[in-house]
Amino acid sequence: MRELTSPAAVREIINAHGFKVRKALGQNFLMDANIIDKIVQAANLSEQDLAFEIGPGLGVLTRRLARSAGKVLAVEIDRNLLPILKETLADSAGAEVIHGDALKLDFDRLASEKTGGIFGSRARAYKLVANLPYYITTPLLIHLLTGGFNLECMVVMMQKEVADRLKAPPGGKDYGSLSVLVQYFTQPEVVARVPKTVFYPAPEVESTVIRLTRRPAPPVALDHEETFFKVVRAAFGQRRKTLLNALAGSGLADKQIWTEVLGRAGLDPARRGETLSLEEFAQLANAFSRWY
Ligand SMILES: C[S@@+](CC[C@H](N)C(=O)[O-])C[C@H]1O[C@@H](n2cnc3c(N)ncnc32)[C@H](O)[C@@H]1O
Repeated sequence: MRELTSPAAVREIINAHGFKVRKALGQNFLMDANIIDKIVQAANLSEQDLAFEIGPGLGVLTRRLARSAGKVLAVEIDRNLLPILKETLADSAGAEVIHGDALKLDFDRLASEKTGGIFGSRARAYKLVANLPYYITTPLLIHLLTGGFNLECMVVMMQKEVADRLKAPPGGKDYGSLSVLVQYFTQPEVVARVPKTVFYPAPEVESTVIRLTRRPAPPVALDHEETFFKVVRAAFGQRRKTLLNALAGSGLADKQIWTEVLGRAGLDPARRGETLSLEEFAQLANAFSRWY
């Protein structure tokens, strides 16, 4: 099989199958062998690893993953890509395509089913490597992080602006509830910046490859994880307001209660939500769950 790392090879396979690229499914196919190598190297794969891929597309990354991991499970939503993948992955033993929606997938269950229970919940952890469909990046990250899946790391390409939010420190415009969620569960690191020109068709935005390594233990002690995320969302709900007014406007509790809770947490009610560190959000959430 010819590698799919040139515009000519990509066009040839698309035309041979009469395939129509669907923008609405975030279909921008990667053509750069160096970027693909960087993505795969960042995942540090071995024969012992199971790797999930979301959106194999034409199979360019899948083929490379199958050479490094023991098994690759590639989840693709577009039925029209299945005949192409059958052809491009014909010589990639260990790669299996699953037709489905990654947003609805129970990754632990599938990992266990496909490996006879070697991987999955309370078994071995697996990895996820993908050039993501950008239109689902945020809901997908929320699904992957809060789903309790036994994922040890993710190496994912996404829109640059979203990657900037994932690793943003407190205080800036990029810091939001997604930053807190990601930094609570993982340690994010930038692997590569990727220009528009290495995709077919070229997307409208620049991209970043980011590695999210799951933390061995939570970075802050929480009484109740769900309350923490509710409080974080409430604090960022109305960014131009003070912390007190944003919390009071969230519907979780009234202003009097939040005044008391902020006092107990030792936080100035006039601050803005986006200035709070992970530790301060933990203090706030713990004070709230103890008082209310
Ligand atoms: C940015 S392309 C990446 C394709 C390929 N991995 C590459 O790097 O060239 C995103 C892929 O995700 C697929 N996709 C979109 N939504 C999906 C979903 N909800 N679940 C699984 N795959 C999806 C698209 O059909 C497309 O193949």
